[in-house]
Amino acid sequence: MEYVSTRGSQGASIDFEGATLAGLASDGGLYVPREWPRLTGTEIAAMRGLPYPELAARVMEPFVGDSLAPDRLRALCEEAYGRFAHAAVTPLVQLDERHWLLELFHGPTLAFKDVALQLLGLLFEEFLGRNGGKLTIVGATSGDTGSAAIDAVAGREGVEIFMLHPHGRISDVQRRQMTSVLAPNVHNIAIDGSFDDAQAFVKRMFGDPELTGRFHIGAVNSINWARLMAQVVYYFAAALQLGAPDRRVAFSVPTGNFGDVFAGYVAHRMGLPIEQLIVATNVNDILHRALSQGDYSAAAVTPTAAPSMDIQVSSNFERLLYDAGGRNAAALADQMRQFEASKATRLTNSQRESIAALFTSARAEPADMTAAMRWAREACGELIDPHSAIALHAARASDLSADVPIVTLATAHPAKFRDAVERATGQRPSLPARIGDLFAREERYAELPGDYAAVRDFIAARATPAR
Ligand SMILES: Cc1ncc(COP(=O)(O)O)c(C=O)c1O
Ligand SMILES: N[C@@H](CCOP(=O)(O)O)C(=O)O
Repeated sequence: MEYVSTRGSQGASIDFEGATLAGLASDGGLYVPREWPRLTGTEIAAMRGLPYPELAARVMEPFVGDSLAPDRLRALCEEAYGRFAHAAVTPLVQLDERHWLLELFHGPTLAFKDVALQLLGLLFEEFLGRNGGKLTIVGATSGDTGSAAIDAVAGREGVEIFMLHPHGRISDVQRRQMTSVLAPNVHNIAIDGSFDDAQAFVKRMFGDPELTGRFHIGAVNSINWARLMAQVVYYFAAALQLGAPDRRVAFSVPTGNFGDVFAGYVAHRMGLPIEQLIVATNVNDILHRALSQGDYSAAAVTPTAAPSMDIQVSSNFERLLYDAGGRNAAALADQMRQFEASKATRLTNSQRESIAALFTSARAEPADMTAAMRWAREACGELIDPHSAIALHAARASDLSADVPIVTLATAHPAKFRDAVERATGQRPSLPARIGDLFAREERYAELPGDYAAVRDFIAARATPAR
């Protein structure tokens, strides 16, 4: 499989191993497969009932291509998903006649990020083992990617990680899950700013010769294609259980950086019969405005009880705009330059039409989120986290025909957001045993101003040169 950059006017391509280790393309674009692999209905039907690691290997094989032998990919999937606390890895729970919850939080750090990052940690080790050298990972987190990435690479040979989070804007559990990992290859940085600021710094580092000249910079955010690839699998897992490919299924996805829902789009492009993808946002609703009105313009970020979705500049939307615009890299590069300069652009009519064929969107107010948490608790006996509640609200507000099952992606364990869950439901979720002592652990992190040079210099002074 060949990968091209969304902004790559020369059409140069690299393979899966290259895309995984590069993270972001040098022209600032994101890597996408040159074409979407297609599965037939018979091939999809043959995946019914497979154990999750086997399903994962089958779905990902076309994307991995020659970079890994099929048996090796299977072995890595076994290892990655063997660390999950549920035998089904991503179990599907029925809420009522038409609503289902896809629980994506049974991994080591209790959020959906583990599904991809447990595998990505192993892929880094595999590929670096072939080539030697050191990978310096730079990442930005609004709370969940950070701990999942740190768990996946802490103590691993050949990799070090610098993770930026917005100071004071993530939950205490989220922060401690990162800052209490004291392995020498882990560096946490709290910056004075928003997640968007942190993500902009990270993207800038990939084009900064002060760093790229000395270090091999890598990515764990969903700008890295391998992250999305691994997330495609659970759309297949859920839809197959509900009758795919003979029955169409809809998904409601709590959305921030557009990675999770883009993985659903990839599943659809591969041939999984998805009726609709519902993009659910909180009041930081740039994606809702873009999808409903064509207005992709960033406003100031409002802190909410769903902090992981307090995002305005949504990395993976670029991948969708690229595909929806007919894969015209030069036009997309202009559109993204305009957005980067003015924080605003409009979708073209053809982008809007193409996107509307599969996607819809909804914005949840704080009261909607609370009501959804209460309904899940009182009507279905399920405690859900604020992010999942936003998507459940959108699912329940959907006007889809009643015979289409709607799967809400439950992206985080309620214990990560205990205060918000308790405020909404009166019940305080307890920390799972594996992090039961979290509040007794020592924390370590640096505090830096929201200044690119300060962050870059901090990293340059501590990172290990590529060779
Ligand atoms: C718990 C949770 N839900 C939803 C999201 C949004 O997912 P995405 O950024 O892939 O749109 C995030 C952050 O990414 C998250 O941490
Ligand atoms: N919500 C995320 C933000 C980063 O998203 P990513 O999927 O691009 O890594 C977080 O929890 O950090």
